[in-house]
Amino acid sequence: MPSQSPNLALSAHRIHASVHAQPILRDLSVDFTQGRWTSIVGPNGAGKSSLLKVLSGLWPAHSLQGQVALQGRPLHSWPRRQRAQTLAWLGQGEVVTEDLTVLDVALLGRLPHQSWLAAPNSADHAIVEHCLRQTQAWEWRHRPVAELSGGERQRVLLARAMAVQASVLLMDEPLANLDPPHQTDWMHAVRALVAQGTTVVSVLHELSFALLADEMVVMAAGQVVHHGACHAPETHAALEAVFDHRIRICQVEDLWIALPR
Ligand SMILES: Nc1ncnc2c1ncn2[C@@H]1O[C@H](COP(=O)(O)OP(=O)(O)OP(=O)(O)O)[C@@H](O)[C@H]1O
Repeated sequence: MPSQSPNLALSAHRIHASVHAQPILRDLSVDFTQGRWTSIVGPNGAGKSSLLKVLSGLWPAHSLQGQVALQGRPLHSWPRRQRAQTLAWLGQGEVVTEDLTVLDVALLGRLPHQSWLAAPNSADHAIVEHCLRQTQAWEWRHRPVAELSGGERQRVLLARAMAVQASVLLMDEPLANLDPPHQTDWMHAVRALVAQGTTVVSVLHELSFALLADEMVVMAAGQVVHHGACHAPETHAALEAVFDHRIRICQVEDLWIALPR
């Protein structure tokens, strides 16, 4: 692996990932700088979720080539618990044990910080309360997650991911099922985390939210076709091209938004 800049939170180098010998990611390299929010975008099947799985160490090792490094250290060499404290993950359509309450689920985010079989302490409870309040899920803390709507459940899972207080947070379609006010709340929560130095990487289909990030990774056919600043004209051109020019990127006041063409 080439020498790395000290402020790289996460990097993937020459990744080849496959399923049943079918290539999914092809010679892909990408770096994520500490304390930045990067959105990953691209058409359906481009390999965005696969890349996130590779970055989080969830891709099966037998069908993966290349190296992933977390804070400059190979991901596979991290002790499991330390890695779980440093790198948090919110997957797409995560399955939750239905009889757990909202509070139980959010407290799972504190597991990497607890000793074996120890109950959560008052600090764990305070962190979880803060995160559930941030996603406006605290009021339902005693309800079983089975009772919640898709968007409500997503807000609990977001709180769980934030409760890890990891320095790197990977999220796959975190806005799925969220209504516009809660999408906006999510964006403010991400901005607050990034202001504290957290590195956030999110796969997003909501392009106008993706354009609010610091950087954008544009993917197509298992490769990164562009990585640049969200405000850069080159990034907008890459984004329009990858969606066959069926969208256009426009400026409204100081924001960039994607409109259908
Ligand atoms: N377990 C699997 N078995 C077979 N094919 C898979 C598997 N996982 C991913 N793929 C294929 O790999 C490609 C990339 O999938 P991936 O889910 O990473 O894409 P994506 O960019 O996240 O797509 P979407 O926007 O639709 O969520 C797709 O063609 C998909 O069909």
